[in-house]
This record gives sequence, structure tokens and C-alpha cells, in this order.
Amino acid sequence: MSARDVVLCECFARDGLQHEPDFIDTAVKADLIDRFAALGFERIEATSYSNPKVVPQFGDASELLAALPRRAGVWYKATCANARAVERALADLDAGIGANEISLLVSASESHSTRNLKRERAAQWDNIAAMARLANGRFRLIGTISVAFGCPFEGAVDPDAVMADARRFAALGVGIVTLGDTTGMATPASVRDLYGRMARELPEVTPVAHFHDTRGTGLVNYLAALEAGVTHFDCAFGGVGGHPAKVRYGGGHTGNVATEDLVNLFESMGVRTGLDLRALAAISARCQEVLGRVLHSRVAQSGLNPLIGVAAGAAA
Ligand SMILES: CC(C)(COP(=O)([O-])OP(=O)([O-])OC[C@H]1O[C@@H](n2cnc3c(N)ncnc32)[C@H](O)[C@@H]1OP(=O)([O-])[O-])[C@@H](O)C(=O)NCCC(=O)NCCSC(=O)C[C@@](C)(O)CC(=O)[O-]
Repeated sequence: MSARDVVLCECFARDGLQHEPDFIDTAVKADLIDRFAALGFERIEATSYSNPKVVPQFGDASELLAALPRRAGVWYKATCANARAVERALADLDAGIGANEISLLVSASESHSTRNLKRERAAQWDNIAAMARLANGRFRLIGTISVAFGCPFEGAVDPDAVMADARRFAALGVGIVTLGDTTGMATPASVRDLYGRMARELPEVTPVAHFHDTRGTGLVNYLAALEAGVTHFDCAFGGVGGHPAKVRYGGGHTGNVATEDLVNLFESMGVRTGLDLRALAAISARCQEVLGRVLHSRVAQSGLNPLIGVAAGAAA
């Protein structure tokens, strides 16, 4: 495995696919995830144990995990919205096919919480405490705070409240906390502020940056997070994913930041991602082929910066 300065989590198979209208065949998903692992990703969002009636794309969560070859040193993450999800994750673990990382979801605003998790925040925190108890140290736990930089329904989100949520996760023994900019409302200033506070006030927690590119601010926000000392970043090939834009948030692109573009930015700066750059374009092309359309990545169209490598040593 190549040396890396940052850890990228490839989210195509979960956040990326969750609202795709067509079901992607389980074998196709498993093959893609294994290609991501072969490319060098240390963390991969593999699937979700959400209610399959609500998110049918992951009705095959257990079948997918059973079909997925495992590579040493890779964290395969499954998203968990409630205790039932953790019970399913545990059953798969007992059957020898489980994920080794699960994420526990909370929303920073009441409106997003009731829409996405069908629970008020207080009830979801009860859920999370029960989920952490059930997990009982058998998975690496990720705490995920959605709409941490702004809510499409309520507007501004109080950074103090986000920090309080991060502290609650830490108190439950969750050592990695993702701050989600679910609908692209963060700015470099709010990113610097919140991750700066994470570093100062919760140094025992590893923060993860999870930004959506709804308004084209994804890369500048990742740069701000990098400069604030963040080392863990989420992204998805082709910038796919997010919530169903037209239905819930009034249209537009709600996808993740494209993996190709984030890798290009970091590697151009001499920040090593640990990925096999020679194989990146082929995986990007495969993701487009699977979804049957041109995806939202500039680098997929233009290729990686030819100065990558030349600039090595000029790390930020
Ligand atoms: C929110 C809940 C959990 C409420 O689950 P609920 O309160 O049970 O209500 P329900 O109406 O959805 O479901 C009721 C039925 O579903 C069953 N059920 C209930 N849960 C499960 C489960 N886990 N697995 C399998 N079955 C389940 C339950 O047992 C019951 O069965 P019935 O009695 O009708 O036969 C559910 O509605 C759900 O899973 N919703 C989808 C949530 C979701 O996946 N949202 C998207 C992910 S969040 C995100 O993408 C943001 C993020 C993380 O990326 C960060 C960012 O971008 O910033």
C-alpha cells in the first residue's frame, strides 16, 4: 500500500447510490467496491441497513456484504439509522459477513431529523445510545452529524449545538465523528471555525469532512478542512449522491464532491492520497458505465493534472 497523508472514504456505493432510481445489481456493486479497495481506499461506504422500504437500493445489504471480497486493512462501512439496523449488522457479523465499521446517524436540526430519521433529535439520541450499547465494541463506530453547517429547512445551525453533538458521541465511546454538509451550505470560514473547534475542544476525536457540492463549494471547503488539520475526507466517484434533489430540496445537483477532483486537488498539492493514480480513470469510467450517464467530475473529462508528481514535496 502506498504512503498516504490523508484518508479518503469512497462513498459511491452508499451515499452515491441511495437515491438512484434503478436498482444496481448486487454483483455489480460488490465488484465496484472491490475495485475501490484495489485502488487503495482504506475506508469504503459499502451499504446501508436502512429500512429497505424507504431506501430500496440497499434491500440487498446482507447479500452484498456476503458477496464482497475482503481486503486486509480496509474499513467497510454500513450506515445505521436505528437499533434495528445495528441488529442486522450484528447478525451479519455473527454470520461472518459483516461490515467492520458502522455509522450512527443524527441530524443537527429538528426538521432534518424528523424528515430523514422520523424521530425528533432527543428520541434519535436515545436510539444512538441504544445502538452504541448493542454494538458493544464489535465495530469501529462513526458518529455522523447531518446538516452540521446549515439546514435546508431551518437555515443556520448553531456551531455550539454541533459541538455538543460531537461531545455526546465522544461520551458514548465514538472516536470518529463526521460533520456532514448535507446540502452544500458550508463556507471555508464555517469549515475552518468548526474543524478548528473540533481540534481544540475534542482532540481525542478524529474528525471527518463530508461535503456535498450542491453549489460548487465542495473543493474549497475541503481545502479549508485540510488547512484546519483534517485528515479524513469523504467523496464519491462522479460526484454522485445526496438526497433526491427535485423531490425534497427544490432541484439542482446535491451530490458528493467527486473523488476524481478531490484526488487531483490533493495530489497536485503533494498531499498523498495513497491511491493508485494510474488506475483512477478506469474506475471513474466504470462508475459512469454502471450508471449509464456522464457524471459530475471535471477530472473525469479532463484527466489528472500533468504536474502531479512534478510538484511532489510542495505539500500544503
Ligand atoms: C428512519 C427509519 C430508521 C425509521 O424507521 P421506523 O421508525 O421503524 O419507521 P418506518 O416507517 O420507516 O418503518 C416501519 C417498518 O420498517 C421496519 N424497519 C425499521 N427500521 C428498519 C431497518 N433498519 N431495517 C429493516 N427494517 C426496518 C420496521 O420494523 C417496521 O416494519 P413493519 O412493522 O412495517 O413490518 C427508517 O425510516 C429508515 O431507515 N429511513 C431511511 C433513513 C436513511 O437511510 N436516510 C438516508 C441516510 S442519511 C444521509 O444520507 C446523510 C449522510 C449520512 O450521508 C450525511 C450527510 O450527507 O451529511
